[in-house]
Amino acid sequence: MSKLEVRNVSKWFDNKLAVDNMSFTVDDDELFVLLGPSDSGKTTILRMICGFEIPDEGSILLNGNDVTDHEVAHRNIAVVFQDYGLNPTMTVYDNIAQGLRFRRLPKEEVEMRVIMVTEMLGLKEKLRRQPRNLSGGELQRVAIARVMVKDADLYLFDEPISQLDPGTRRHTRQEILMVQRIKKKPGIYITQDQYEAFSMANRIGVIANGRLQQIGSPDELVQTPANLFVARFLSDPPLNTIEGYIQLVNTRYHLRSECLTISFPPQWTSLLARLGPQSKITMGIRPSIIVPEWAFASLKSTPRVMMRAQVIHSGPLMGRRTVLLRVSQNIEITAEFKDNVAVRDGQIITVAINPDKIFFFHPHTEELLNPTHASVFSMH
Ligand SMILES: Nc1ncnc2c1ncn2[C@@H]1O[C@H](COP(=O)(O)OP(=O)(O)OP(=O)(O)O)[C@@H](O)[C@H]1O
Repeated sequence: MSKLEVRNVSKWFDNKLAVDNMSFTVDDDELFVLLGPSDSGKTTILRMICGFEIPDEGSILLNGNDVTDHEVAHRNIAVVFQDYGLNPTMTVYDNIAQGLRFRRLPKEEVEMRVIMVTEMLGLKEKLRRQPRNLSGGELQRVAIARVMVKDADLYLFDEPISQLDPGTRRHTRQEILMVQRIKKKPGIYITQDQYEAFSMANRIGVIANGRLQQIGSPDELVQTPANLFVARFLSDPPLNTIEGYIQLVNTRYHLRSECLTISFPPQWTSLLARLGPQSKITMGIRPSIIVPEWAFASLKSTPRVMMRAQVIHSGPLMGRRTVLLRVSQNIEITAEFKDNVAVRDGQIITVAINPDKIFFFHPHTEELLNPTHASVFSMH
């Protein structure tokens, strides 16, 4: 059994807090994806797990042993780096075998392992070549083979396929998953690409500004993002954000914005009362929850708020249609209609949104305010 535990780890570079009190665990057989934009601290946390950097605070445990201060060579960890990390003067075979020879494994075992892993990764014909005679995809597979040939306690992948073309990426992703399944050890995979994260992980940790914003399954992150950053980062086309102000009319709370008004059911009352009337709330509206008038039948009896909108521009997107809509003098939003019904620029349409699917964010912390029960508007 192998397990990685990262406990309250922080790291400063000069005055910059690159990793801020980060904690997570990765179990045997699990590929945990760290997903975040550039400069968010992903590589720094990985370098601390490997031993290339020492945390200023917190600890790192591998199989229950505290390895926080251990040298790189004393942690049995295998890493695939973004820049391949191959020796240009060695053949593919020697690059892959190097780590095993370093561990003084018998020659026959080295050969057997190299053959096995290169067969799996489709590299058997390239063993005598040097790295300069390989394509980007092949180089990346050699880097993966070099790591997979080892029996490590933990496997780390630092944006391993970011430099490959989309077709090769898909293929290489499958190979990494296949070998990870065979190894049955914990793995961490770093990426900036949410589609890559979603296609590989059971659990994803979203990271920004050195902080873990949320850990969850792809579904949890999409359905219940912890805050505005996560909702924005995972929305494609981009999340629409509209600001509104809380109003109390008789005993009922409403959120009024320039283009729509939401009347909240009683489940929201205590929360909105705490924030107070006139507090600003940001609404997050994913383009896919905006339904055009010709598809209202699909809403059946779900609750809805309606808006009049003018089509500014529309374009097809793989069987769907993205449409830029003006919904008030100052507000434009993007909708993604599931069907491909043609709309004209300038056309006036009515659209509906199920308020249960709107995200409401705290005015200061930007955390999600929605009650845990996803459908309070429908219950009302
Ligand atoms: N050795 C270092 N010295 C000074 N600052 C550093 C060092 N390593 C990282 N940083 C800073 O720490 C922050 C986090 O960097 P890190 O490389 O961990 O981000 P990242 O999320 O991996 O980014 P990318 O996806 O672009 O590789 C950045 O602002 C970076 O400039």
